[in-house]
Amino acid sequence: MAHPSPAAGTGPHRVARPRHYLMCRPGHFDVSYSINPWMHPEKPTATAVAVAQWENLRQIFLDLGHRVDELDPVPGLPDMVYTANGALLHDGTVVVARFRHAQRAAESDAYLRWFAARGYPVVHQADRINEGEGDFLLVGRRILAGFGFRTDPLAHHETQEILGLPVIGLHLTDPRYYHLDTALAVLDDDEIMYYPAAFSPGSQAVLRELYPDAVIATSADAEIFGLNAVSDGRHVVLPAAAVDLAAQLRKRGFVTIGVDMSELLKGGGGAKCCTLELRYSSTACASPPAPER
Ligand SMILES: NC(=[NH2+])NCCC[C@H](N)C(=O)O
Repeated sequence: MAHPSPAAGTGPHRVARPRHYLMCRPGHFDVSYSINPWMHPEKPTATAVAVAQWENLRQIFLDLGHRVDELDPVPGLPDMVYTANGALLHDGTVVVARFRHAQRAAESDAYLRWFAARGYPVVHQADRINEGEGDFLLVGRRILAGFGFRTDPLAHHETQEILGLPVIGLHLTDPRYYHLDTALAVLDDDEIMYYPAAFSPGSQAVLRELYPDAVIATSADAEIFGLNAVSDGRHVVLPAAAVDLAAQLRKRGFVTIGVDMSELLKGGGGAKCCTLELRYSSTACASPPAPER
């Protein structure tokens, strides 16, 4: 599938940092149960379309010079494509998710095995319900953490203890935005974009306090998962239809790359949900994780 050419903006020059992502081909993609308001098992899904959209996303990351490793899909675990939910990493320390719903519970061990087999030095399996980068987003040296639908607020404390970074809890209140990464995206080490109405009044005030210059999404862009975006510090991959967000980003110097993730949206996920960032430093990992192929 062809992907649209990147659209550059005006604004300051942004610098990309090479990234390393973990993705899982949606070879067994289906919507056979419903655990979020986007999932309608009675509606048809097309696995081949999901695979084509996913391959386009993967190719964009490769063309940008990023590394993509793959986790093998497991039959019977159709939500495995959403690798963002599998873990949270910082400096090579891995906190493997513990899923809220029984339908996804078995994914946790698949992630645990993947990380253990590749020599990541410290791998924890969370005690509390913790849906990885679905609800934990690293912004510079601070972690923003969602709660209200999936991740247990006690997992915020657990993660703070393990990673030694401050965790800021944010209360999600609209069931359509059940994971933090559906309502907020990290653009750079100190910049975010988000949809205020997805958060409680207190959490909205916290976000205004911490990020007074954040990009604010319209409800129209939020509803098409415009905030489920992946930034490398310069390029922002987001739904092609999120035109207002893209225009705001270009004004700030970002290069926007529009994608169609409509088939994967039937499971309640977009580009960011399909992308887990593997963060390690040369000092923390004696030998960097072995390349896949
Ligand atoms: N990072 C994300 N928001 N992932 C989307 C997960 C979608 C999946 N069907 C679930 O409800 O768990």
